[in-house]
Amino acid sequence: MRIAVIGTGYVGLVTGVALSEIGHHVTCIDVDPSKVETLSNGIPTIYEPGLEALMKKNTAAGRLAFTAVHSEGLSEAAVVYIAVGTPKRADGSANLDYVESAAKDIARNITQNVIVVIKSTVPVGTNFHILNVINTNTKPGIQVKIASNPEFLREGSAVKDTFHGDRIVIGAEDEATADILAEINAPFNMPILKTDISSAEMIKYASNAFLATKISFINEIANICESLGANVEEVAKGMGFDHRIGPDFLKAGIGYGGSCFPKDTNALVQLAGNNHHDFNLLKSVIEVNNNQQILLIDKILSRFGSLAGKRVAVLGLAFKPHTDDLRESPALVMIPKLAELGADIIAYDPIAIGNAKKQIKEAIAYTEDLPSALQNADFAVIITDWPDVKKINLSAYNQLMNDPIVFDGRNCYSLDAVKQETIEYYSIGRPD
Ligand SMILES: NC(=O)C1=CN([C@@H]2O[C@H](COP(=O)(O)OP(=O)(O)OC[C@H]3O[C@@H](n4cnc5c(N)ncnc54)[C@H](O)[C@@H]3O)[C@@H](O)[C@H]2O)C=CC1
Ligand SMILES: O=C(O)[C@H]1O[C@H](OP(=O)(O)OP(=O)(O)OC[C@H]2O[C@@H](n3ccc(=O)[nH]c3=O)[C@H](O)[C@@H]2O)[C@H](O)[C@@H](O)[C@@H]1O
Repeated sequence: MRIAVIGTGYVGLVTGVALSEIGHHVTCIDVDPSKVETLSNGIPTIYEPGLEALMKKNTAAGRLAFTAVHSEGLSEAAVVYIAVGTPKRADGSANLDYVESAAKDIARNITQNVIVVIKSTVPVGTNFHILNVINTNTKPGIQVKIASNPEFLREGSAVKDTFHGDRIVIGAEDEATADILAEINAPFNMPILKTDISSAEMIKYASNAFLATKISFINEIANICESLGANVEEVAKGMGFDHRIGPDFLKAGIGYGGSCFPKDTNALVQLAGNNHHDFNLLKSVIEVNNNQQILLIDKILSRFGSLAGKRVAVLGLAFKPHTDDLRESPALVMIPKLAELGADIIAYDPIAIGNAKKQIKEAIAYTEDLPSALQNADFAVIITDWPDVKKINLSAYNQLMNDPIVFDGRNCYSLDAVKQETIEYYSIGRPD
């Protein structure tokens, strides 16, 4: 099948590469010519384990190409995926400007019948709206079908998730369209759920909202555990044995970040509100998360009183390990607060520093070397559970820092391991 993918971000690029790997001929289109040039040279514009090798392999095999010219990328496509961003507007709702502009790009440039597949996360009703945008802007006689195919990959394991996900959801208006999409996706060998378009759109928001709820729930339990002297990890383990609850997404910490949970929970609250439903449960999930992201500041302040002149090692900037993405990372909340309180900050991250420098306004120092970050620090704050932070020999805190005081926002170490060292250690939902 000849496929075009509009947008080469985390979702579009991984989708394009994966579709080419299972044998389709894919052209990825992006409005950013510099991205297209980098991709055409075989260099991924995002960090995702396993992506570069697949990109190179399929480009060399002639199944994968990149262009900034919509007419070129769309010229022979039977199916066009839209995978552009749907960021949060000031009122919390999803900004559909990019999706609409991609729809107009399709409408103006196609000369053949196509199926347009919306992979971007969009509110219920958007697929029909976008079909209307395309139909009103395209040439007469061209038949366009629309389908919703929400994406469930996680950053940092996007390639693995695409080939080994739990399900593929296809929302279509007619069986023929659903069948074509099922056939395209058949080599992924995953359960395929065919449904109506509105339900497919809602499955995406409901899934992200539910996962965010699990995280805020366990974070609330963690905070109660702290007051009562219980250990949230033991509690989560005990809960997870119950298969109705399951062990996943019960890791307490500094709160969820990323480009999707914060934006999609807000968009669902907004969508519900627009339809006269006050989604109180989800509003609380968001509030718990906002508080959780700054929880460590209270702990730090009650330990030190003042941070003026204190040197702090911030360990991790990305919103989770194995990604260079800082969108809604707790680091973006913590660093301005620490700076405002007068701390002298050195931040460590193995791959996200390039993106961090674009988003962090405060004058702080950066390093990709973990020991250099710890050198002469008065305290350390763990924001991202990078493998090298988790695997560090705990004696390094003692050897390198002025004072081995660690505020761990990701519960990286077992309390038994910490007890073997002379470290002052504060974590989330566990006895200090
Ligand atoms: N990032 C993630 O892990 C996941 C994201 N999603 C959803 O997928 C969508 C895309 O997210 P990301 O890939 O993170 O976005 P992104 O912001 O990383 O990438 C979007 C890309 O689209 C390009 N673009 C915008 N308008 C265009 C147009 N008219 N023509 C061609 N290119 C255009 C931009 O230049 C950019 O490269 C969002 O709706 C998001 O909620 C869903 C699941 C996972
Ligand atoms: O729609 C999306 O964009 C994606 O959002 C999440 O994926 P992602 O944000 O990449 O990463 P997750 O692994 O879900 O982590 C999100 C945040 O939750 C935090 N988290 C996760 C799990 C947990 O138990 N505790 C916890 O605090 C992580 O540290 C991270 O900050 C979902 O897991 C994907 O299924 C979805 O496709």
